[in-house]
Amino acid sequence: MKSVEVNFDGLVGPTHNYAGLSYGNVASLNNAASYSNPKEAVLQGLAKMKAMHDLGLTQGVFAPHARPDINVLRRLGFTGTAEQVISKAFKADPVLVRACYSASSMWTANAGTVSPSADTLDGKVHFTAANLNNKFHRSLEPQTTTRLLKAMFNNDDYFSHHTHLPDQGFFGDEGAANHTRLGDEHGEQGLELFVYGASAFNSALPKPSKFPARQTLEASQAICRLHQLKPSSQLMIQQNPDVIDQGVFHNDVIAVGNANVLLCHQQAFLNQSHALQQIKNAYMGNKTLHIIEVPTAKVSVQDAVTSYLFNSQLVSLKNGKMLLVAPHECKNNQAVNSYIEEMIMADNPVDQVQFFDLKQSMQNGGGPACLRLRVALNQPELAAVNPAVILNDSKYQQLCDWANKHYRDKLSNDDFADPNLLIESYNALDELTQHLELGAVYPFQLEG
Ligand SMILES: N=C(N)NCCC[C@H](NC(=O)CCC(=O)O)C(=O)O
Repeated sequence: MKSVEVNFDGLVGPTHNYAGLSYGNVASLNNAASYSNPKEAVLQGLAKMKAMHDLGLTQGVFAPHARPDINVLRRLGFTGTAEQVISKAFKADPVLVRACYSASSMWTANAGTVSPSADTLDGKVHFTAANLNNKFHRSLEPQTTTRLLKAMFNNDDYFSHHTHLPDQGFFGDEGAANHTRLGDEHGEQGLELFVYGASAFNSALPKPSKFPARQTLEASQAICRLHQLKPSSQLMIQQNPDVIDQGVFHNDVIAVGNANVLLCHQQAFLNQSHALQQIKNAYMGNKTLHIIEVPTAKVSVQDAVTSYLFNSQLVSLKNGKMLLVAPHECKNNQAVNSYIEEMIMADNPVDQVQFFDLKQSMQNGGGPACLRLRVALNQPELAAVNPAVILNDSKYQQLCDWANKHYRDKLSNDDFADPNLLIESYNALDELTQHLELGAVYPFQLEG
């Protein structure tokens, strides 16, 4: 049966800002003092979505979360009306307020893990929202993510939704950023590669010493159980702890897979040659598996982290070719740009590159692949997806108009004390749920 991979890109929310919240994510820390441009950010993301649609790919839209999260501020002891809560909290702790305003749900590679029906024993597509418990601002995401996923994939015959894993570091789960799938075709049974940063229970396994490992082995194992993954469809690989300490906070900052291609840095995995052999042995396709291992001598780990080469998307085009969807930063880095040119000429399926300006997201450590959640679907499953979240030319125009109407083009620290920002943000999102036909998904809609 013909299957497609749909990329559901996170629409950047109206309160996108740089608050320096993600210890271990170099860009987030480096840009903490910068002001942001939410309008530019959302339009940059939409331009990438439109380009994918224009290439003939099926492109989805994943709505942002309601920010600020007033409920968590109340839970932390701030009282009164929403305006009073913001005002008191801002006086007490501006960084806390900015965390509650974070638009981090834009990085939908962290929204959850998805297992296509070809890999699961019950033949359903399984979804588990990531608990993202390693960072406070991201730990606010899983409930709304689950509601959004249910509003997008609302059919029990095809889709199975699970509660996020326990909110605790032992089960730290960052979703598809540490998960990739290899196979000849999207519709055939594939090999799901789970890349964990550390084990919570097995102290014999190495850990990074400086920055946190956000994904645990135990979390990935739990996802396999929940998703009823066929044993031959699952493989656990440990990320190289040394590169986590150099700013590779998710595996998708050092490796990306698509169909029969795995593009990874030479230092991506622990005991790399053994890890790659395990992958080759477990690969179940008939085509040749191309492992493109980028040597440190050509692209250093630092270049990988600053350019986000491995956070490019690899997409299979209708004409059978494979495209690298890379951020502009790759073009501007001489070593990386030369490597891309060499890779495209070499004997492997990747034969094109397109660069995108995603600077607003990149400055928080989010490249092209961070912005999308991949869902492989067969035709009946695709037909069961909420059609209002699939991009077409008029939806693109509608969303650009919506963003131009509601978004500010500059946010700096003091703006977060302004109660109008809350009102503007909620109004924009309320309208968006109508454009995307999501029903009531946000706490401010559910609580009245
Ligand atoms: N690699 C993937 N898949 N996703 C990138 C996520 C970036 C995000 N940045 C932030 O949350 C920064 C927010 C701030 O500092 O304001 C994070 O660290 O979780």
